[in-house]
Amino acid sequence: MSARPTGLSRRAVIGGAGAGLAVGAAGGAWGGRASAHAPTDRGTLGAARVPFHGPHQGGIVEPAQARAEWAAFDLLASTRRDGLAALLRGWSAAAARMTAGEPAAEGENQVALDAGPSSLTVTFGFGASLFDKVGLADRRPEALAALPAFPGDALDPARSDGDLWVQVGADDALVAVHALRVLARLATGLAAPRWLMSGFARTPGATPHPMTGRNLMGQVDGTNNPRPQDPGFAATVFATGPDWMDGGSYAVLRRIRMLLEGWDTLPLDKQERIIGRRKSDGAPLSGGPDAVERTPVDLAATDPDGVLRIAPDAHVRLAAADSNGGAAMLRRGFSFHDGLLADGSPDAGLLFAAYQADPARGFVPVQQRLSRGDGLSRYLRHEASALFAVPPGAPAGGYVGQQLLEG
Ligand SMILES: C=CC1=C(C)c2cc3[nH]c(cc4nc(cc5[nH]c(cc1n2)c(C)c5CCC(=O)O)C(CCC(=O)O)=C4C)c(C)c3C=C
Ligand SMILES: [Fe+2]
Repeated sequence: MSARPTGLSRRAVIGGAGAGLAVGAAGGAWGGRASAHAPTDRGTLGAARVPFHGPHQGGIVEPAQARAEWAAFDLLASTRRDGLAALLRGWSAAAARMTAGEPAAEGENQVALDAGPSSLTVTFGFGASLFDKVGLADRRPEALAALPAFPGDALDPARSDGDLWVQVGADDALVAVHALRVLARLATGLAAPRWLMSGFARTPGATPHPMTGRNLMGQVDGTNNPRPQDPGFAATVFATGPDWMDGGSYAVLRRIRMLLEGWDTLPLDKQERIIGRRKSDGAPLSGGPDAVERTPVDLAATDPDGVLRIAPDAHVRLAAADSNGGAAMLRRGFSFHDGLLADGSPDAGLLFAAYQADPARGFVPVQQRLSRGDGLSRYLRHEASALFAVPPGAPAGGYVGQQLLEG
């Protein structure tokens, strides 16, 4: 990877400490990077940099990059707490270098040569199974309690859970895959890969102006995400305890296959009714023809016949915080497209990720409601699941998880 100097800080990349960041988190794959990228400025795209060090890990509030790699690892039986600390120290140092656009190490294989860091982020998470293995069972947070089984789950254990999670995101696929390869090599002798998933989102510059991204069903997805300027954003997304998780978050991951062949044959009005928003621009159906994407959702709105404009089983009704005792989360998913299943249908869908201060006040109640009555569920299969504690960011010279392992 080139050591291209860049003057772009996290502030520049995401368009301003306050307002820009807010647009970014709310704007799906595009977000506030618009202020740093002219749509056709490929050089700027590659040069954009997200610092590794800070109060929170990267890859949570930043807009979803064009390419993501998720990998879970299990510790080898021989790895003790000092081995885990060495792994996290090595991972953090390599991630800091790569996110700055520097070669990961001597003997770099140069896969990502010529590109800048391309908004590379690396995020590390700890699964519930990690703590017993390194003698830290008494420091496992209550928020890491196993997720309940949900009606309709069809989970594959081989593609679920894991001791450690690595999320890599970048706006260049070579940069992302290379970074994951570097991290996987550093795990040799300490941890073994358990599963790997690749995802994608819209490439910055692909649309004529910044827009919320779309998923593989064609819907505008990400509109009603919490935004950093919203009151209570930090309380929704970031944990305050235990001590070593102060400033961290909990990531719920679900590999959700879409039954696209059935979905694609549904008439447009049925597709829109199932979500509760217009497909063309994401405007809520409660708002009438003049509504736009950001028009607030009115769950009580009725048509002249007294029929609810947003159907009783519409996805946005059942997922809304108001329908779930205030439960909320920051969604930051990626599409996947992994070839064909045995019956010829696409193995495609959403790598769903939700970040929250506590899954019991975020994902769990919402998914409990969705799995029992959501019209969209008929077109989805939840095939893999994981929950990881994502510790706070590391200070310069430190490593992610240091407070847990050395505190
Ligand atoms: C348990 C949490 C959720 C799962 C699982 C989930 C899956 C899922 N969602 C879509 C498409 C859309 N979701 C939208 C909104 C939305 N979804 C959730 C939660 C889960 N979704 C929430 C909390 C919300 C916001 C609700 C609100 O307050 O209005 C939308 C609308 C646009 C938006 O706001 O993002 C779409 C479209 C798919 C395709 C999917 C599984 C594959
Ligand atoms: Fe949703």
